[in-house]
Amino acid sequence: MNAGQEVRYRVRGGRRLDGTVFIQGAKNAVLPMIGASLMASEGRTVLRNVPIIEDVRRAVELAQALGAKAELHEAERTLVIDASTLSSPVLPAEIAARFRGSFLFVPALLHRLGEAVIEGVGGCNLGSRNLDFHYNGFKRMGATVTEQMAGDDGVIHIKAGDLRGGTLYCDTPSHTGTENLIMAAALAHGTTLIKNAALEPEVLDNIAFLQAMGAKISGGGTGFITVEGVDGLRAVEHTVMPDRIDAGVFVMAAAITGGELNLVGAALEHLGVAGDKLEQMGVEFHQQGAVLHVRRDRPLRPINVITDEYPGFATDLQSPIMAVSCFADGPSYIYERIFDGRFKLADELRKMGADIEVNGNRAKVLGATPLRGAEVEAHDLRCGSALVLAGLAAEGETTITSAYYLDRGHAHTAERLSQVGADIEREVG
Ligand SMILES: CC(=O)N[C@H]1[C@@H](OP(=O)(O)OP(=O)(O)OC[C@H]2O[C@@H](n3ccc(=O)[nH]c3=O)[C@H](O)[C@@H]2O)O[C@H](CO)[C@@H](O)[C@@H]1O
Ligand SMILES: C=C(OP(=O)(O)O)C(=O)O
Repeated sequence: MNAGQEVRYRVRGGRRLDGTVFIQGAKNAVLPMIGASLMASEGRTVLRNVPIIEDVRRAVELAQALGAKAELHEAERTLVIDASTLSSPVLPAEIAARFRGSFLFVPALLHRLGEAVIEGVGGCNLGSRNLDFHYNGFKRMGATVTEQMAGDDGVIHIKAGDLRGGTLYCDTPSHTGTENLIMAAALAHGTTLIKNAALEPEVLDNIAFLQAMGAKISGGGTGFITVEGVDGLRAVEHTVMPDRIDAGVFVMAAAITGGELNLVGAALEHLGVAGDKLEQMGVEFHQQGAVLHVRRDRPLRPINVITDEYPGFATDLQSPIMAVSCFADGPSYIYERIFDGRFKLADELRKMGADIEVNGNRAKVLGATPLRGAEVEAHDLRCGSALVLAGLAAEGETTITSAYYLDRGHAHTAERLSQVGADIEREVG
């Protein structure tokens, strides 16, 4: 998918979804694993259950730009990486600025090449998204961080020297911040303690991957992580955990259409508070081993949502639940605590007839309003998935533009939804 190509989804609403959906591997688990695999100076890493999403394609391009050999076998959902040839410390803007996960390549560059040059970091534009916890942590481990201007853009140089362990912290439990500090500590001299570490399941999956590589990490899931530095890490094989946000969106697809779905690979416990809130709205869950059965056949009740770090209500499911709330019988209240720029969705839903009041980081959604199809724009990835959900339940045709964002994080969206009865297609160009 080339930069500049327009991606659109067309959805004709009103169909009840019924059937089986395969939940993809987790975007936010595979991206740090690709970064971690670059720390192995010999051998070939094999990652399985890799989601075939645009962020993974960008990560593969970025690994190749750094000199690694990376082959994505899309049909097999398998990625093979040989990082023995890693040679460039430069994260070039034209690739790195297209996804947030690019910053997860920094620890490998510091350990393998002694420096990282960051021309750009991307990801969804969700308001302020600082990286100070990462930079401060690298500095406390002995790195120097400097910024130079190149035209209008700043280029960040991080020089590692010999990284050494120490006591680090995140002011808030940052997801990628925790992953980057763990990776920086894994090959540093001595022991590192990371306080206020993130608890997300993807962070734990990444710890399991690093442990298999030979890293000495304890305390995952407690908020206090200890890492004893080792001399080297080996290339291993690992199966990426299922994507809880992808699962949450398909739960909501069943909820918004009054449907019934079997979600293969989804785990209710990974949804945290989002699962409880959806139950309160009227969704029924039955975890049947590794398949989550979900159904909604009663009117949707309104809901209060406060986003929080795991196991709180995931900010990445906040936009999707705003779309579902439009169909609930009464006012729903949403308080977004993690990102300050996630309510552009409200303007798009209003184009479809939604009644939403926004006040700073709080929104009131007055349901139930019948939505009608319109041309709407995906301002970010989760705005895109929310608009697909709205389109599934709206009357008439919804066209979602700028849908590259949706493809950043969800694989085969149109195919998977069509297989369970949705009327949806993807167009490029
Ligand atoms: C690739 C990846 O895994 N992306 C996920 C990750 O993003 P990401 O890791 O970028 O999100 P963080 O957990 O770091 O951000 C949480 C909050 O901390 C703030 N902050 C973070 C780092 C920092 O150095 N300084 C700082 O102030 C951010 O501005 C934000 O308000 O977690 C988010 C929150 O669950 C998810 O929405 C993203 O899908
Ligand atoms: C914000 C998101 O991702 P990223 O951090 O990769 O931009 C997201 O997945 O919604």
